[in-house]
Amino acid sequence: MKTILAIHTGGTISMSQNEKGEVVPNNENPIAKEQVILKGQINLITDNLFNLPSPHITPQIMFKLKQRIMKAIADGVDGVVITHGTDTLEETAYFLDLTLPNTIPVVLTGAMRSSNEVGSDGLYNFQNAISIAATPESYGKGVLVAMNDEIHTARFVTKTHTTNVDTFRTPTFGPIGIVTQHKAKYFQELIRTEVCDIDHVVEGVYLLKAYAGMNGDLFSALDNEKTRGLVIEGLGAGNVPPQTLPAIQQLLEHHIPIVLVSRCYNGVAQQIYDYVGGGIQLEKMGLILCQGLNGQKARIKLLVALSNNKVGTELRRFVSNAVS
Ligand SMILES: NC(=O)C[C@H](N)C(=O)O
Repeated sequence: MKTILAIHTGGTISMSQNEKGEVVPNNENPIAKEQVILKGQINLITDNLFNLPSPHITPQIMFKLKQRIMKAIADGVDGVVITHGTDTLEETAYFLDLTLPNTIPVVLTGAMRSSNEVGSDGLYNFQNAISIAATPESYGKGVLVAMNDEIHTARFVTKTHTTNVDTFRTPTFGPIGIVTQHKAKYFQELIRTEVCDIDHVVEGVYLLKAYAGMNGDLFSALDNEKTRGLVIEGLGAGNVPPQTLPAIQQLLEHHIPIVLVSRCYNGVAQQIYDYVGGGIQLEKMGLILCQGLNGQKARIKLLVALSNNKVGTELRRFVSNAVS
Protein backbone atom coordinates (compact mmCIF):
# COMPACT_ATOMS: atom_id res chain seq x y z
CA MET A 1 0.00 0.00 0.00
CA LYS A 2 1.37 3.43 -0.96
CA THR A 3 1.96 6.06 1.70
CA ILE A 4 1.01 9.60 0.71
CA LEU A 5 1.89 12.53 2.97
CA ALA A 6 -0.52 15.49 2.95
CA ILE A 7 1.14 18.68 4.17
CA HIS A 8 -1.27 21.50 4.91
CA THR A 9 0.04 25.06 4.81
CA GLY A 10 -3.18 27.15 4.89
CA GLY A 11 -4.93 29.25 2.24
CA THR A 12 -8.60 29.40 1.29
CA ILE A 13 -8.74 25.60 1.14
CA SER A 14 -8.32 25.64 4.94
CA MET A 15 -10.59 28.65 5.56
CA SER A 16 -14.34 29.18 6.08
CA GLN A 17 -16.78 31.97 5.44
CA ASN A 18 -18.22 33.63 8.58
CA GLU A 19 -21.74 35.05 9.11
CA LYS A 20 -20.61 38.38 7.61
CA GLY A 21 -19.49 36.65 4.43
CA GLU A 22 -15.79 37.21 5.16
CA VAL A 23 -13.35 34.37 4.48
CA VAL A 24 -11.21 33.68 7.55
CA PRO A 25 -8.64 31.09 8.69
CA ASN A 26 -9.75 28.24 11.01
CA ASN A 27 -7.89 26.80 13.97
CA GLU A 28 -8.82 23.28 12.83
CA ASN A 29 -8.20 22.52 9.17
CA PRO A 30 -11.63 21.43 7.81
CA ILE A 31 -10.23 19.11 5.12
CA ALA A 32 -7.25 17.65 6.99
CA LYS A 33 -9.10 14.54 8.13
CA GLU A 34 -11.12 14.03 4.96
CA GLN A 35 -10.24 11.19 2.66
CA VAL A 36 -12.94 9.92 0.37
CA ILE A 37 -10.88 8.75 -2.54
CA LEU A 38 -8.62 5.66 -2.45
CA LYS A 39 -9.76 4.89 1.11
CA GLY A 40 -8.28 1.56 2.14
CA GLN A 41 -5.96 1.63 -0.88
CA ILE A 42 -3.44 4.18 0.34
CA ASN A 43 -2.08 5.14 3.70
CA LEU A 44 -2.68 8.91 4.00
CA ILE A 45 -0.68 10.66 6.67
CA THR A 46 -1.17 14.31 7.58
CA ASP A 47 1.05 17.14 8.72
CA ASN A 48 -0.57 20.50 9.53
CA LEU A 49 2.76 22.23 9.02
CA PHE A 50 1.52 25.84 8.71
CA ASN A 51 -1.82 27.62 8.71
CA LEU A 52 -1.01 30.71 6.66
CA PRO A 53 -2.82 32.70 4.00
CA SER A 54 -0.47 32.44 1.05
CA PRO A 55 0.41 36.17 0.96
CA HIS A 56 2.16 35.38 4.29
CA ILE A 57 4.35 32.70 2.68
CA THR A 58 8.01 33.73 2.26
CA PRO A 59 10.98 32.01 0.62
CA GLN A 60 12.16 31.12 4.15
CA ILE A 61 8.86 29.28 4.71
CA MET A 62 9.19 27.60 1.28
CA PHE A 63 12.62 26.42 2.42
CA LYS A 64 11.11 24.90 5.62
CA LEU A 65 8.57 23.12 3.44
CA LYS A 66 11.34 21.78 1.21
CA GLN A 67 13.18 20.47 4.29
CA ARG A 68 9.98 18.76 5.48
CA ILE A 69 9.58 17.05 2.10
CA MET A 70 13.25 15.98 2.06
CA LYS A 71 12.62 14.29 5.41
CA ALA A 72 9.51 12.58 4.02
CA ILE A 73 11.50 11.31 1.01
CA ALA A 74 14.18 9.97 3.38
CA ASP A 75 11.41 8.29 5.43
CA GLY A 76 10.24 6.51 2.29
CA VAL A 77 6.86 8.12 1.49
CA ASP A 78 5.60 7.43 -2.05
CA GLY A 79 4.12 10.84 -2.78
CA VAL A 80 3.40 14.24 -1.25
CA VAL A 81 0.33 16.47 -1.52
CA ILE A 82 0.59 20.08 -0.35
CA THR A 83 -2.45 22.28 0.23
CA HIS A 84 -1.60 25.96 -0.17
CA GLY A 85 -3.24 29.34 -0.71
CA THR A 86 -3.55 30.10 -4.39
CA ASP A 87 -2.13 33.65 -4.40
CA THR A 88 1.50 32.51 -4.16
CA LEU A 89 1.01 28.81 -4.90
CA GLU A 90 2.89 29.06 -8.20
CA GLU A 91 5.94 30.53 -6.45
CA THR A 92 6.10 27.82 -3.78
CA ALA A 93 5.51 25.15 -6.42
CA TYR A 94 8.39 26.43 -8.59
CA PHE A 95 10.70 26.86 -5.59
CA LEU A 96 10.12 23.19 -4.72
CA ASP A 97 10.46 22.15 -8.37
CA LEU A 98 13.90 23.76 -8.52
CA THR A 99 15.19 22.53 -5.16
CA LEU A 100 13.76 19.01 -4.64
CA PRO A 101 15.14 15.86 -6.27
CA ASN A 102 12.66 14.66 -8.91
CA THR A 103 12.15 11.30 -7.21
CA ILE A 104 8.52 11.08 -6.01
CA PRO A 105 5.36 12.92 -7.07
CA VAL A 106 4.87 16.23 -5.27
CA VAL A 107 1.50 17.82 -6.01
CA LEU A 108 0.26 21.22 -4.85
CA THR A 109 -3.38 22.14 -4.71
CA GLY A 110 -5.69 24.77 -3.20
CA ALA A 111 -9.17 26.20 -3.49
CA MET A 112 -10.87 29.30 -4.76
CA ARG A 113 -13.94 28.84 -2.54
CA SER A 114 -13.51 28.22 1.16
CA SER A 115 -14.61 25.02 2.89
CA ASN A 116 -18.22 25.93 3.77
CA GLU A 117 -19.13 27.93 0.64
CA VAL A 118 -21.57 26.57 -1.92
CA GLY A 119 -19.56 24.92 -4.70
CA SER A 120 -16.43 24.73 -2.56
CA ASP A 121 -13.64 23.25 -4.67
CA GLY A 122 -11.19 22.45 -1.87
CA LEU A 123 -12.02 18.87 -0.98
CA TYR A 124 -12.50 18.02 -4.67
CA ASN A 125 -9.06 19.38 -5.60
CA PHE A 126 -7.51 17.70 -2.57
CA GLN A 127 -8.94 14.33 -3.62
CA ASN A 128 -7.61 14.81 -7.14
CA ALA A 129 -4.17 15.72 -5.81
CA ILE A 130 -4.07 12.56 -3.66
CA SER A 131 -4.99 10.47 -6.66
CA ILE A 132 -2.31 12.16 -8.82
CA ALA A 133 0.34 11.65 -6.11
CA ALA A 134 -0.54 7.94 -5.97
CA THR A 135 -0.41 7.45 -9.77
CA PRO A 136 2.73 5.74 -11.20
CA GLU A 137 2.58 8.02 -14.30
CA SER A 138 3.16 11.04 -12.05
CA TYR A 139 6.79 10.07 -11.40
CA GLY A 140 9.50 12.14 -13.10
CA LYS A 141 7.23 15.06 -14.01
CA GLY A 142 8.65 17.58 -11.55
CA VAL A 143 6.44 19.34 -9.04
CA LEU A 144 2.83 19.41 -10.23
CA VAL A 145 -0.12 21.71 -9.59
CA ALA A 146 -3.59 20.14 -9.57
CA MET A 147 -6.54 22.51 -9.81
CA ASN A 148 -9.96 22.25 -11.44
CA ASP A 149 -9.37 18.86 -13.12
CA GLU A 150 -6.10 19.97 -14.74
CA ILE A 151 -2.49 19.06 -14.03
CA HIS A 152 0.12 21.76 -14.62
CA THR A 153 3.88 21.86 -14.28
CA ALA A 154 5.12 24.09 -11.48
CA ARG A 155 7.46 25.83 -13.91
CA PHE A 156 4.87 27.43 -16.13
CA VAL A 157 1.52 27.50 -14.29
CA THR A 158 0.13 30.84 -13.18
CA LYS A 159 -2.94 32.21 -11.42
CA THR A 160 -4.97 34.18 -13.96
CA HIS A 161 -8.26 35.05 -12.25
CA THR A 162 -8.97 36.52 -8.83
CA THR A 163 -11.93 34.31 -7.95
CA ASN A 164 -12.87 31.87 -10.75
CA VAL A 165 -12.19 28.18 -10.00
CA ASP A 166 -10.66 27.89 -13.49
CA THR A 167 -7.91 30.32 -12.54
CA PHE A 168 -4.74 28.25 -13.01
CA ARG A 169 -3.42 28.25 -16.57
CA THR A 170 -0.23 27.38 -18.36
CA PRO A 171 0.17 30.06 -21.04
CA THR A 172 2.07 29.12 -24.22
CA PHE A 173 2.38 25.41 -23.37
CA GLY A 174 -0.92 24.29 -21.80
CA PRO A 175 -1.49 21.80 -18.97
CA ILE A 176 0.54 18.59 -18.86
CA GLY A 177 -2.51 16.43 -18.13
CA ILE A 178 -6.09 16.27 -16.98
CA VAL A 179 -8.01 14.46 -14.27
CA THR A 180 -11.22 12.65 -15.07
CA GLN A 181 -13.17 10.82 -12.38
CA HIS A 182 -10.21 11.45 -10.07
CA LYS A 183 -7.81 9.63 -12.43
CA ALA A 184 -4.78 11.40 -13.89
CA LYS A 185 -4.17 11.24 -17.64
CA TYR A 186 -1.01 12.79 -19.03
CA PHE A 187 -0.56 13.99 -22.60
CA GLN A 188 2.74 15.90 -22.31
CA GLU A 189 6.16 14.96 -20.98
CA LEU A 190 8.28 17.27 -18.86
CA ILE A 191 10.93 18.80 -21.15
CA ARG A 192 13.74 18.67 -18.62
CA THR A 193 14.45 19.18 -14.95
CA GLU A 194 17.16 21.24 -13.33
CA VAL A 195 17.54 20.55 -9.65
CA CYS A 196 19.57 23.02 -7.64
CA ASP A 197 19.95 22.09 -4.01
CA ILE A 198 20.24 24.90 -1.46
CA ASP A 199 20.89 25.00 2.28
CA HIS A 200 19.73 28.57 2.89
CA VAL A 201 17.77 31.32 1.16
CA VAL A 202 19.17 34.77 0.34
CA GLU A 203 17.23 38.00 0.83
CA GLY A 204 17.21 41.07 -1.41
CA VAL A 205 15.94 39.71 -4.74
CA TYR A 206 13.41 42.13 -6.21
CA LEU A 207 10.88 42.34 -9.03
CA LEU A 208 9.92 45.50 -10.92
CA LYS A 209 7.38 45.85 -13.71
CA ALA A 210 8.00 48.22 -16.63
CA TYR A 211 5.25 50.58 -17.80
CA ALA A 212 4.81 53.32 -20.38
CA GLY A 213 6.78 56.37 -19.32
CA MET A 214 8.67 54.58 -16.53
CA ASN A 215 11.81 56.38 -15.41
CA GLY A 216 14.76 55.37 -13.23
CA ASP A 217 13.25 56.34 -9.85
CA LEU A 218 12.27 52.84 -8.70
CA PHE A 219 15.60 51.38 -9.86
CA SER A 220 17.54 54.15 -8.08
CA ALA A 221 15.53 53.51 -4.90
CA LEU A 222 17.11 50.03 -4.61
CA ASP A 223 19.88 49.85 -2.03
CA ASN A 224 23.06 48.78 -3.83
CA GLU A 225 24.30 46.96 -0.75
CA LYS A 226 21.12 45.06 0.08
CA THR A 227 20.11 44.20 -3.47
CA ARG A 228 21.36 40.75 -4.47
CA GLY A 229 19.40 40.51 -7.70
CA LEU A 230 16.59 42.07 -9.73
CA VAL A 231 14.01 40.83 -12.20
CA ILE A 232 12.46 43.31 -14.62
CA GLU A 233 9.15 42.50 -16.28
CA GLY A 234 9.84 44.25 -19.55
CA LEU A 235 7.41 45.42 -22.21
CA GLY A 236 6.45 43.14 -25.10
CA ALA A 237 9.29 40.92 -26.28
CA GLY A 238 11.59 42.39 -23.58
CA ASN A 239 12.06 46.15 -23.90
CA VAL A 240 12.12 49.04 -21.42
CA PRO A 241 11.54 52.82 -21.67
CA PRO A 242 14.83 54.67 -22.41
CA GLN A 243 14.59 56.86 -19.28
CA THR A 244 15.19 53.77 -17.11
CA LEU A 245 18.57 52.94 -18.68
CA PRO A 246 20.98 55.10 -16.62
CA ALA A 247 19.59 53.72 -13.34
CA ILE A 248 19.70 50.14 -14.69
CA GLN A 249 23.32 50.70 -15.76
CA GLN A 250 24.15 51.91 -12.22
CA LEU A 251 22.83 48.66 -10.74
CA LEU A 252 24.86 46.60 -13.24
CA GLU A 253 27.98 48.56 -12.26
CA HIS A 254 27.38 47.36 -8.69
CA HIS A 255 27.50 43.77 -10.07
CA ILE A 256 23.80 43.17 -9.35
CA PRO A 257 22.48 40.47 -11.71
CA ILE A 258 19.43 41.70 -13.60
CA VAL A 259 17.05 39.28 -15.29
CA LEU A 260 14.66 40.39 -18.02
CA VAL A 261 11.31 38.68 -18.69
CA SER A 262 8.21 39.91 -20.47
CA ARG A 263 5.19 41.36 -18.70
CA CYS A 264 3.07 39.72 -21.44
CA TYR A 265 0.96 36.75 -20.40
CA ASN A 266 2.20 34.67 -23.35
CA GLY A 267 5.51 34.29 -25.18
CA VAL A 268 9.17 34.83 -24.28
CA ALA A 269 11.62 37.72 -23.85
CA GLN A 270 14.07 37.89 -26.75
CA GLN A 271 16.61 40.12 -28.49
CA ILE A 272 14.34 41.31 -31.28
CA TYR A 273 14.39 45.12 -31.15
CA ASP A 274 17.41 47.26 -31.84
CA TYR A 275 16.30 50.68 -30.54
CA VAL A 276 17.15 52.49 -27.30
CA GLY A 277 15.84 50.30 -24.47
CA GLY A 278 15.19 47.37 -26.85
CA GLY A 279 16.06 43.77 -26.00
CA ILE A 280 19.23 43.81 -28.14
CA GLN A 281 20.67 46.74 -26.18
CA LEU A 282 19.59 45.25 -22.83
CA GLU A 283 21.36 41.98 -23.66
CA LYS A 284 24.52 43.89 -24.67
CA MET A 285 24.38 45.83 -21.38
CA GLY A 286 24.51 42.49 -19.53
CA LEU A 287 20.91 41.75 -18.58
CA ILE A 288 20.04 38.06 -18.50
CA LEU A 289 17.10 37.39 -20.81
CA CYS A 290 15.02 34.61 -19.30
CA GLN A 291 12.78 32.70 -21.68
CA GLY A 292 9.46 31.23 -20.69
CA LEU A 293 9.09 32.33 -17.07
CA ASN A 294 6.84 35.06 -15.70
CA GLY A 295 8.29 37.69 -13.36
CA GLN A 296 7.47 35.96 -10.09
CA LYS A 297 8.89 32.62 -11.31
CA ALA A 298 12.06 34.26 -12.68
CA ARG A 299 12.51 35.90 -9.27
CA ILE A 300 12.27 32.48 -7.57
CA LYS A 301 14.79 31.06 -10.03
CA LEU A 302 17.24 33.93 -9.49
CA LEU A 303 16.79 33.63 -5.72
CA VAL A 304 17.50 29.89 -5.84
CA ALA A 305 20.55 30.43 -8.09
CA LEU A 306 21.97 33.07 -5.74
CA SER A 307 21.21 30.88 -2.70
CA ASN A 308 23.25 28.17 -4.45
CA ASN A 309 26.12 30.72 -4.79
CA LYS A 310 25.92 30.70 -8.59
CA VAL A 311 27.74 33.60 -10.24
CA GLY A 312 28.90 34.71 -13.70
CA THR A 313 28.31 32.43 -16.65
CA GLU A 314 26.85 29.63 -14.52
CA LEU A 315 24.25 32.01 -13.07
CA ARG A 316 23.47 33.26 -16.59
CA ARG A 317 23.16 29.72 -17.97
CA PHE A 318 20.94 28.54 -15.12
CA VAL A 319 18.58 31.51 -15.14
CA SER A 320 18.34 32.24 -18.85
CA ASN A 321 16.53 29.26 -20.29
CA ALA A 322 13.55 27.59 -18.68
CA VAL A 323 12.19 26.13 -21.90
CA SER A 324 14.60 23.65 -23.44
N1 LIG B 1 -7.76 31.11 -2.98
C1 LIG B 1 -6.81 31.38 -2.09
O1 LIG B 1 -6.24 30.50 -1.51
C2 LIG B 1 -6.47 32.84 -1.92
C3 LIG B 1 -5.98 33.23 -0.54
N2 LIG B 1 -5.91 34.66 -0.45
C4 LIG B 1 -4.60 32.66 -0.27
O2 LIG B 1 -3.78 32.65 -1.15
O3 LIG B 1 -4.34 32.27 0.83
